[in-house]
Amino acid sequence: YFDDLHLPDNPKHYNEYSRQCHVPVKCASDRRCPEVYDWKDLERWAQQEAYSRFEWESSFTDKPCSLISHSEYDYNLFSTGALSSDEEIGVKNTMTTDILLEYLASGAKCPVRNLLEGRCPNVSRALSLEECQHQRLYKCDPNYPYRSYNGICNNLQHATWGQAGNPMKLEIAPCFDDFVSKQRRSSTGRTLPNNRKVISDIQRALRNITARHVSDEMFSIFGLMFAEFATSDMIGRVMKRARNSTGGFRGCRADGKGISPYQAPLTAPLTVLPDDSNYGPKNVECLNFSPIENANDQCDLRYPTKRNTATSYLDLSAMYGNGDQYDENGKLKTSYCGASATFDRNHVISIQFMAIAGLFAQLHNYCIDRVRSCGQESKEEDIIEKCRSLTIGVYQRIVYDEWLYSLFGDDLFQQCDFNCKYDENLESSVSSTYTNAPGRFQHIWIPDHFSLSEGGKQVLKPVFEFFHNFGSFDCKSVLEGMFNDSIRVDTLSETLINTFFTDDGVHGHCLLCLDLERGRDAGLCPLVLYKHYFDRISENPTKCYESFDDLNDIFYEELINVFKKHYESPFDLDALFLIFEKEIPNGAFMPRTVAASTCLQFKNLKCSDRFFYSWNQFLTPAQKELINSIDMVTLLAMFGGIEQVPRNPWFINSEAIYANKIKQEMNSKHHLFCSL
Ligand code: HEM
Ligand SMILES: [Ca+2]
Repeated sequence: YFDDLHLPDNPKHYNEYSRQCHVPVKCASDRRCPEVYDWKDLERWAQQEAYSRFEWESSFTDKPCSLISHSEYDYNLFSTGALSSDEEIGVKNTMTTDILLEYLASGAKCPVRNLLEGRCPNVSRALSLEECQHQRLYKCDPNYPYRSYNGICNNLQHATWGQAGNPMKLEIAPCFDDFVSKQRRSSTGRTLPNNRKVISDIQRALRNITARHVSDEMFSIFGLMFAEFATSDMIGRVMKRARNSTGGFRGCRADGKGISPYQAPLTAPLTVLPDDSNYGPKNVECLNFSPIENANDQCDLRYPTKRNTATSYLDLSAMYGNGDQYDENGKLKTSYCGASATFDRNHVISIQFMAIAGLFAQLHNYCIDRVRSCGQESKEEDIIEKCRSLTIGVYQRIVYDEWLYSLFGDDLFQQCDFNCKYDENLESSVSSTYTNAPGRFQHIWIPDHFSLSEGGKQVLKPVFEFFHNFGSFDCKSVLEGMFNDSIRVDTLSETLINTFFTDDGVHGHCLLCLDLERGRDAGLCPLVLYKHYFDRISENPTKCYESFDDLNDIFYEELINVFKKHYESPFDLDALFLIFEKEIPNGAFMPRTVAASTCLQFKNLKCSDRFFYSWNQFLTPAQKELINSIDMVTLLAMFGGIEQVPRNPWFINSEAIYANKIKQEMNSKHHLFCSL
C-alpha cells in the first residue's frame, strides 16, 4: 500500500472528497489570476513592510512587560532563539512573501489560490528581489563517508534536502480561510469552536467511555519517552522569532486574567471561557500561545509552511548539534544522565527524556574510549565520525526494528512494509500534517504520575516535578521507573489538559489545546479530508459524512456528542481528533489513520536517507556487526547503571535479565572497536 512517499512541492487542494460527496469546492470555476499593475513595485512595498514589521517586533525583546517572566509557570514554554544574520534574512524574506500574499488575498481570494496552485503561468512563482536569491550552491563529494551535521549533501543531487531549517511539507493544500494565513472557518463561514471548550468537554466525555481499557500487554512509559526522543530528532519547533532570544513573548496577563495590555505582536493567546471547570475557579481566562515561524527563505510564491529546525533524518541531530559539542577527546560534552549538553537548550523536557538521551551519548563516548585504547593512529575526525556513524546506526535500528515494531504490532508492521530501498529522488521531509495532528497522538498517553524505583519500590511523583531540578534525581531510578510504568489509555490526564508545565501543581497549561491550536495555525484541513486521503492511500473504503451520526465509524458516541455540541457540521472537525479514532488495528497501539500517517512519515525518513545504516556503503563490517548486536537492552545494560534490565523495555511487566551477562557478551566484541 504505502509506497508513494513523496510530498509535493506545490500541494493542490484535495478534491476527491468533494467529488465523491458532492461538497461544493470553493473557487471551483474561478479562473482568474492576480492582476497587478507593477509587480516590482509591489514586491518592494512588501519588503519594506516586512522590514519595518520585523524591527517593530524585535523591539519587544527589550520590553520586560511584554515577555513572560521567570516567576511564571510558562516561562520558556514558548521560548524563542536569537537569529543569526543569515537566518534573519530568511525570516524577513518569508515575511515579505507572506505580506505580499496576504495583500493579494485581501482583494480576491480565488486568484491567489490559482496562483499558488500553478494556474497562472504569466506570474513568476518567486519574487525577484535580490535578497531572495541567496540560495547557496553546494558541491557535494559523493565519496565523503560521513553525514554532515545540518543534513546538507545527504542527497547528492539535491544538497539541501532534509536540511535543518527547511519548511515542512504538506500532502494537500492547506485550508486557511484566505488560502494564505487566516484561520480556517466552518463550512458556513463562522469561526471554529473555542479551542479550550472543545478539549475540556472531550476530557469529560472520555471519562464515560469504558471501551478504552488497560490490558496486561501495555506499552511502557519507556516506550513513550523514546518516542518523544525520536520526535525531537526529526522535528524542531520554532516559535516566530525576533532578532534576540526570549523566554517567550507575553500574550496573557501574568495572573491569566485576560489578554495583557502589553501583549507582544508575535503571540496569539487562547481564550478560556469563565465557566471552564478547571480554569474558571482560578480566574484564568487566557492561555499563552505563540505561532510557529513560516519558512520560505527564497521567497517562492507557494502555500506557506512551517519551519522545521531539525534535520528530518533520524541522525541524532538534537544530540550532536552543529558538530561543536565535542571535548578535546572527541567525546560529547554531557549534562544530566550523561545526555548531550545540547539538550540543555530545550526547556520543555523531563529527566526521563534525558535518561534515554543519555544512553546514546554514552554509547558515543564509550566508543571513543574503546577506539583510543586500541592505540592505532587515526585522524581525530575519523575517530569521532566512526563512533557517530555507529551510534546513529544503533539508534536507527532501534527505531525501526524495535520501537516501531512494538508500536505497530506485527500485522501493521508488515503491511506498512519498511523494506524499501534508498530512493535518491525522494526528498526527506517531515509532513506538517503529521507534525500537527496524528504525530501528536501519543500525548494522550501522558499520565499524571511517573514512577521512580527507589530501593526496589515504585514511588509515584507528579509528572511536573520531573521537568524541574534535574539534579535532584538519580537517573538509574528514573530509568527503572519507566519500565513498569504504563502509558495512560483510559482517560485524559490532568497533566495533559489542565496542569501542563506547571511548577506548583495548580496553575498550568493545556498541552492538548496547544496541539489543537498548532493544527489550526498550520492551516490543516478538516478531519474528514485527511481521513478520506489516508483511506484512499491504504485502499480502505471511503465514506461521506453528512450528519454527525455518520461519524460513528470513526468515533464513539460520547465523542460524537461533544462534536455535535460544538461544531456546525461533521465537515468542520479539526484534524487533531484523528487521535481519538476508535479503530485500533489488531496488535497495534495506534488508531488506523494515525498509523497510516506514521507509517508514511517513517518510511519517508528511512528511504530518503543515503546514510541509513542498512545500506550505508561506508560502514565497515565491524560497524555493521556492532550495530546489529547493540539493541536497546544492551544499551540499558551498558549505560543505564542498573543490575537487572527488562528483556522487552517497550512493554510493562517484562521478564528481567542480569545486566552483567549482557555486558560480558559485549566485552567479547571489544576487538571490533579496533577495526571500525
Ligand atoms: C512526556 C512526554 C511528552 C511531553 C511532555 C511532550 C511535550 C510536547 C510539547 C510541549 C510540545 C510542543 C507543543 C506545542 O507548542 O506545539 C510537543 C510537541 C510535539 N510532540 Fe510531544 N511530548 C511528549 C511526548 C511525545 C510523544 C511520545 C510523541 C510521539 C511521537 C510526541 C510528539 C510530538 C510532536 C509530533 C510534536 C510537534 C512537533 C514539535 O513541536 O516538536 N510527543 N510535545
Ligand atoms: Ca534529525
